[in-house]
Amino acid sequence: MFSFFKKKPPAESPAAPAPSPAAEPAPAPAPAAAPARSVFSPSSWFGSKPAAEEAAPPPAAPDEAPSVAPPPPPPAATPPAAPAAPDLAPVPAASAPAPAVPTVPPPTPALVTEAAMPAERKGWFDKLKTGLRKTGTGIQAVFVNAQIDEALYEELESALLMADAGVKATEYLLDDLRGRVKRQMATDASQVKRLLADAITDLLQPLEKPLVIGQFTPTVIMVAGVNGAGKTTSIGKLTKHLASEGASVLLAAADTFRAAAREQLLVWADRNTVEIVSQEGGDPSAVSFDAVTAGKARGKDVVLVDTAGRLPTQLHLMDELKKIKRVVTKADATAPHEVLLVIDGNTGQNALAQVRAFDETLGLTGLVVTKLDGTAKGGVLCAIARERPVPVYFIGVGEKLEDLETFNAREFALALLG
Ligand SMILES: Nc1nc2c(ncn2[C@@H]2O[C@H](COP(=O)(O)OP(=O)(O)OP(=O)(O)O)[C@@H](O)[C@H]2O)c(=O)[nH]1
Repeated sequence: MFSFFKKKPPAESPAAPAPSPAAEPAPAPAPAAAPARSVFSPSSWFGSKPAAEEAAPPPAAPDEAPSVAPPPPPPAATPPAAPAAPDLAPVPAASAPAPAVPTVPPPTPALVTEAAMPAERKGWFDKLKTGLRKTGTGIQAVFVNAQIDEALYEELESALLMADAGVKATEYLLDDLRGRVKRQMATDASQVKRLLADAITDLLQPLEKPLVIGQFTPTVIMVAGVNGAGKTTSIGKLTKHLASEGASVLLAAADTFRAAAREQLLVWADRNTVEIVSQEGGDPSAVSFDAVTAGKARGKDVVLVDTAGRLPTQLHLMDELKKIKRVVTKADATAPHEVLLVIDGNTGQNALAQVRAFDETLGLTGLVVTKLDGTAKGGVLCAIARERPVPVYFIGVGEKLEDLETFNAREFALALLG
């Protein structure tokens, strides 16, 4: 099993849960400098967490009694056996810029083929290929029994537009492809198809970024999106992965409008025996504040804040999101550390509009793209890469737990082209 997250140890490893904010100079969320480490690292990001920290009893929690019993004693504190994976080398205590934790290079861009893919990604890759079939079919068809001529480029243009890659990304990809075909002196369509996979890989590469956990205690992750995009489900899946890797998670049910959303989150909390702060009909900002305060007091690794679905055109609700973010910062001056937007891949170009709008309102640090299964519009990732390149942390191709995975540009391009 490979790791879902990247663990970056805090500069100091306090024995008791201590709020690190003051010591951390990093002012804004999304430290762009976060070392991008390969998603292929098989080590558990939680492997190097000091056991003492886990043992500390949760101090008196502020007001909001969690609706779920506190988690059982953590599973025999971190198998120390996992010899602190090389990419988890402790960051020097000083605030000097982390001397690039040796980054495991991403799977050598452009040249990794399906055959050379790491074994632990194979299962996921097959699922991704199936999920992207509808998006990819039209593009793949262009290369069947084709000559390399103007007609091929025209058909490819239509196919990319149909896949919702958008005009800008489509033009960019076609130009790039023409150049590659010329340079490589490609003579048959299958070669051109491979070159297109390379072009798409390069276009999507900047979106690849691992979610880093452990730099702050807790890492506060705020999750937003339109109604039904898959926020609560994705939070549930992330919670499960985090909890199974030994991280302590606290959920904040800041969707106080929809009782069903709160209940859904309660189920996820219950299943994973993590704590949750929720309040029926309460103020979402207050719930978020309480959750972050409790997360700090109890030394949680992660606080995940689920917010109510809203359209970017509902300005008062967008203002409410801004308020939640402000109030979270009051509870922890360094938070939120991540502001994620969950978008439904089915919505194609509309998803791009959502990225723009939410980014302007909140300053996004990452995306989760759900429902890429069964959609013909998965090309929207190309549009995002070209027009609003917010990193894509995870993509989803189904409702099951294992249907959400880290995003990898090369995998995506290869899966798209079959
Ligand atoms: N096919 C498919 N369905 C998904 C995926 N992710 C989520 N869903 C489904 O999408 C539906 C909506 O998911 P929710 O998590 O409730 O969405 P939400 O954004 O929290 O919804 P609101 O709280 O109403 O804003 C559920 O039926 C999920 O099972 C995915 O990757 N693929």
